[in-house]
Amino acid sequence: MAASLKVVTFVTGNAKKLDEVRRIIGDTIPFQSVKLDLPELQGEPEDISKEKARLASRQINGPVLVEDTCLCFNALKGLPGPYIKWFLEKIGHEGLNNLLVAYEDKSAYAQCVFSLALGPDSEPLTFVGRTEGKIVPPRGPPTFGWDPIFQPDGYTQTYAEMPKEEKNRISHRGKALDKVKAHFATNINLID
Ligand SMILES: O=P(O)(O)OP(=O)(O)OP(=O)(O)OC[C@H]1O[C@@H](n2cnc3c(O)ncnc32)[C@H](O)[C@@H]1O
Ligand SMILES: [Mg+2]
Repeated sequence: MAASLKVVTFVTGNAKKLDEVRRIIGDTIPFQSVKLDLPELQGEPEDISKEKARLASRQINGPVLVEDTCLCFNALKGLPGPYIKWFLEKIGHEGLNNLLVAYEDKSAYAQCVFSLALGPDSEPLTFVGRTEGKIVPPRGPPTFGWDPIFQPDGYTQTYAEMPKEEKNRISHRGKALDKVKAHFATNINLID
């Protein structure tokens, strides 16, 4: 049975994320945002994202969308993964490159897991988007997280060097949101 909702609240403490989500969603989903600092949880990416949605939905007391982002180095078996925020804060772009000096394999993937919780008591649904690439010395404006050190496969530019529209078209976030949009188009009744 299709669920009905008026508006979904995207909950994040990260203004850059919000900006990308807003641009990618456009007017396809009735959307508002709330800035909340949700806890940094541990575990598997999908479980972290679902738990974030449960916590956010309890606070908002309504339908929420959240996402958790990972940057996974293949040589390090997927680490830093969901812990990238702390790694980035503590050791920066150079330190992240240095983690891979002992390895020939610089490949990595960026992953976003969105979770949609229709209410505090409903089981969140997840939508995963992944973009493969490699870790490189920083290039481009350091405006958003690890964008300067991630070069997607098939491109000579890092995420930071690309026009925003191009990043959003091929990014982990763009791919996950394509799935969210498809879910809304087929499973959600929008009410006024
Ligand atoms: O409130 P939330 O939504 O959790 O926002 P956050 O900033 O804490 O975000 P995460 O927990 O998902 O941690 C992901 C880290 O990766 C960074 N990040 C997320 N998406 C990114 C992207 O597309 N490009 C570069 N850095 C990104 C972000 O700034 C964080 O440092
Ligand atoms: Mg976070």
